Amino acid sequence: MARSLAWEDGSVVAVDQCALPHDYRELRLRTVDEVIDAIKRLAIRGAPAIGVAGALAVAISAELHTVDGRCDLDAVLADARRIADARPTAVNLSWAVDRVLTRLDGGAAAVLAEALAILAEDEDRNRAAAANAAALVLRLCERRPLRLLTHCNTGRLATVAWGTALGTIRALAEAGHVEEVLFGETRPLLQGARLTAWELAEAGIAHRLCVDSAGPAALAAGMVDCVLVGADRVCANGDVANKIGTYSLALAARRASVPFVVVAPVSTLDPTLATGADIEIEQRSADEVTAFGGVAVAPAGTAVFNPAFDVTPTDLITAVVTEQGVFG
Ligand SMILES: CSC[C@@H](O)[C@@H](O)C(=O)COP(=O)(O)O
Repeated sequence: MARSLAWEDGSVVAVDQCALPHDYRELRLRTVDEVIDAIKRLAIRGAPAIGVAGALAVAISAELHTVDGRCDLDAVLADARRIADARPTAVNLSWAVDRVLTRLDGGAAAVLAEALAILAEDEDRNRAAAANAAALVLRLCERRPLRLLTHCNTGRLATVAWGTALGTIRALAEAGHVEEVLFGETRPLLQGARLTAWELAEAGIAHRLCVDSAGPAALAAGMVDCVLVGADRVCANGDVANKIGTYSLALAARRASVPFVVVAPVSTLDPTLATGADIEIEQRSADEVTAFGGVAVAPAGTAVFNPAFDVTPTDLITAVVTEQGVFG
């Protein structure tokens, strides 16, 4: 299927997620700073996608800092730190950077080979996780066809191809099991309205957009058979960081006795953090909330709380599903 990220002629080629849904265009990023900028402004976003882009950026750095066959390791390590820090919550970014750094002794070519391996693995891992999750959903839910609720964008745009939670929805839809997908707009940056709506239309899957606060209401009204979301980090105890708004859906799903399933590749698991309390939650700028499409929607100077993610405690999660199986 179409790929959202690629490596061509020494450049990271990525679908520009800031331009959708109005414009489908690709970015060509040739420098470390261009990749960092694309990750920070969410032109490349979604945990697996920023991991792949970060790994390729380290390869760009290793090539740049190699002169007469000798690689300046300190310079590459400094770039790698800046890349890993571009967004702190999704562990896939630091995981991918650390993975390619293990090949630094082999020189720039070895670093690039490792980054390309991460790129190449992504679709198969997503498809395997999605197949595991789809089988679980069919076991958990009796009603056919299914009415599914998702949040943010976890599809091909958030990965290299296929997607995680949205990949599960693709798998279920291909098998003829999906009646409708409901999804929240995902304020403030509208990954649901802009990206998930675009992907579901592209895939020909029936869908309806709602404001974020309508998701819990839909669950309470019996409109949803299963909630499927992705993850940015899964802690050792099973707590999950994901896009802000995930926690309220999990609470509402529990109240309505609806399964709440998290789908993510193994690279999203972080056994080094005991619980969600240890996760660094990215705080983003106030103007994402005080303005909408460049038009102010709050009085100038209004103080803002704008966390990009929240933490859903493990006891609200029916299962975390990866390419290696079902946990929970
Ligand atoms: C397969 S993507 C999983 C998560 O990264 C996704 O649910 C999410 O929270 C994305 O947040 P974003 O801030 O858009 O990068």
